[in-house]
Amino acid sequence: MKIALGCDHGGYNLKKVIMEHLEKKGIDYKDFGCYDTSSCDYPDYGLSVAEAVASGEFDCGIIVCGTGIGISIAANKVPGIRAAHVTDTFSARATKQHNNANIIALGERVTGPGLAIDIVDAYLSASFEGGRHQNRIDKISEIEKKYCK
Ligand SMILES: O=C(CO)[C@H](O)[C@H](O)[C@H](O)COP(=O)(O)O
Repeated sequence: MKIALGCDHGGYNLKKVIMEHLEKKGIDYKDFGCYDTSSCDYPDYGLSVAEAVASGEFDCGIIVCGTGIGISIAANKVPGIRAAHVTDTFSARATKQHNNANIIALGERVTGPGLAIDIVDAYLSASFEGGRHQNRIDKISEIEKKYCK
């Protein structure tokens, strides 16, 4: 499994915690920045990770900003991306099982490091269930095709 990681300055410290966790678990990742806590713009990093995941080179992405909201909005503008902003383990698991989310977004100013790690583990260990959920994802793709030309 190969994961694309990204953040803005508001998510930099939580991204570091997540990277350390992935290293301990032996999970491969690439960090698309930012690389310090200097003020920067979350759309730049949401875009880099979303494009990396949409290209098929990465299995999924994890993005972090202050709330997780801005960076997920940006990532979701890239066709083929289903970025889920998550603050609890139930949703982290369900968004893989039901939405086949290919990115999760976390907020460093909202979610503490312990819960964030549990959220990452819940997401990474879950599997897409297909069936009726695939039909719904297909409908999301149809919306994308209608408006992203
Ligand atoms: O985009 C956000 C909110 O959805 C992120 O939390 C950003 O990290 C935040 O807006 C950055 O705010 P700052 O005052 O520039 O640190």
